[in-house]
Amino acid sequence: MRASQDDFENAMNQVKLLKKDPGNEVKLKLYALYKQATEGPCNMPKPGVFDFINKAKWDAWNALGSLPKETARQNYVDLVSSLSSSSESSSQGKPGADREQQEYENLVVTSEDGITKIMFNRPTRKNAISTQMYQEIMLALKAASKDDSTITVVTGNGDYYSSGNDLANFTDIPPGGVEEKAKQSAIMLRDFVDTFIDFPKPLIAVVNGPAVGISVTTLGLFDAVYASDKATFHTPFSHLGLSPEGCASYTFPKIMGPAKATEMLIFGKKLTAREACAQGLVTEVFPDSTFQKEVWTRLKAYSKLPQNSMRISKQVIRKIEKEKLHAVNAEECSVLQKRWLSDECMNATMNFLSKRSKL
Ligand SMILES: CCCCC/C=C/CC(=O)SCCNC(=O)CCNC(=O)[C@H](O)C(C)(C)COP(=O)(O)OP(=O)(O)OC[C@H]1O[C@@H](n2cnc3c(N)ncnc32)[C@H](O)[C@@H]1OP(=O)(O)O
Repeated sequence: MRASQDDFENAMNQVKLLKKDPGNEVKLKLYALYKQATEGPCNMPKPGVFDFINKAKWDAWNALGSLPKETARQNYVDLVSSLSSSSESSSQGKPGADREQQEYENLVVTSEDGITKIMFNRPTRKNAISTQMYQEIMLALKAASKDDSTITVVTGNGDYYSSGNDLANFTDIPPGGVEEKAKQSAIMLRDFVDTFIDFPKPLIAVVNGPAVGISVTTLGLFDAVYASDKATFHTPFSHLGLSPEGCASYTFPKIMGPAKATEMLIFGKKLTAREACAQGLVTEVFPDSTFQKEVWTRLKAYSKLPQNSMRISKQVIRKIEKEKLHAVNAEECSVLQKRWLSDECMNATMNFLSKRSKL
């Protein structure tokens, strides 16, 4: 539902009642959205370089380009509402403690030091991604894209980063039958991958252990990937009667060259962390014993870099690819919709679920 004029005015009043100063970055964002919602695209002459405050305001407003007034109004209302709820929860929480933002069944999401951390939390299932977990990851990423953190990190709880799609997802057949299930799954998968393609701030994967299937393919859509030397990278699509998703049919050949991508995506070769790093899928590998300490020290330093600059740099780096990635995603999902109905895929899934096979 779109925000009404009343919602907008209520939000303006709520800003005055915030218990915690939201900081200059957020204040500038609020200012820009307010101006865009009330006056449209930036119409002020550009202030001189030494007029720091007005220049910062002008930059923030001008960065919104031709964003429609209604969208700016909605974004303003959403931003104020996220600030109001976070200022309430932080005033109740312990100072300095990790602030949990929202209850999820399969994730732990916290924000601290300018970093929102989204942790897969189904360790007894090796963080396999259930249908509900796909939805939760999309919600968490959308919330992180609007919160005041500078970077977003995805990681796993336990020994696995994630064992990929929960193969039991395909056992929950709706009244429309398996064709309907395949159709619904393709729609959900497309939305899921689109959320990664469109994610606006630096998105970092902290790969704490083995990664399988969709948890590997989506890494090609992250901005940096740090891995423990215990991590492995496995896309056994042919073994499962499947085909690539997560835009890997495009990103992997681009990252590692078509010959190496073939070994992973068609022959299901499992890579060690060092091999994945040599092939450009992983940014850097750390010994498992010091992994968490080294990675988080580094991420905390990165999170202090100027927020707008990082966002804009990401936009510049990714802009040219976005349309292509959305098209690749649509094509991969449409191919998979048919693959899920194939004997090859159904047999492989049944073999796993009846405990006759493992990777
Ligand atoms: C729905 C729309 C979107 C679709 C998008 C498509 C994506 C494609 C993919 O992601 S393909 C990859 C799919 N993943 C797999 O094939 C992995 C299957 N799992 C395994 O082979 C093994 O479990 C293992 C190698 C990951 C780990 O083996 P290990 O022996 O160390 O541990 P267990 O097998 O005992 O695992 C503990 C319990 O967790 C269950 N489990 C693990 N992974 C999955 C999974 N992906 N799906 C469902 N269940 C999983 C496992 O069965 C154990 O359960 P149990 O304790 O009840 O036996």
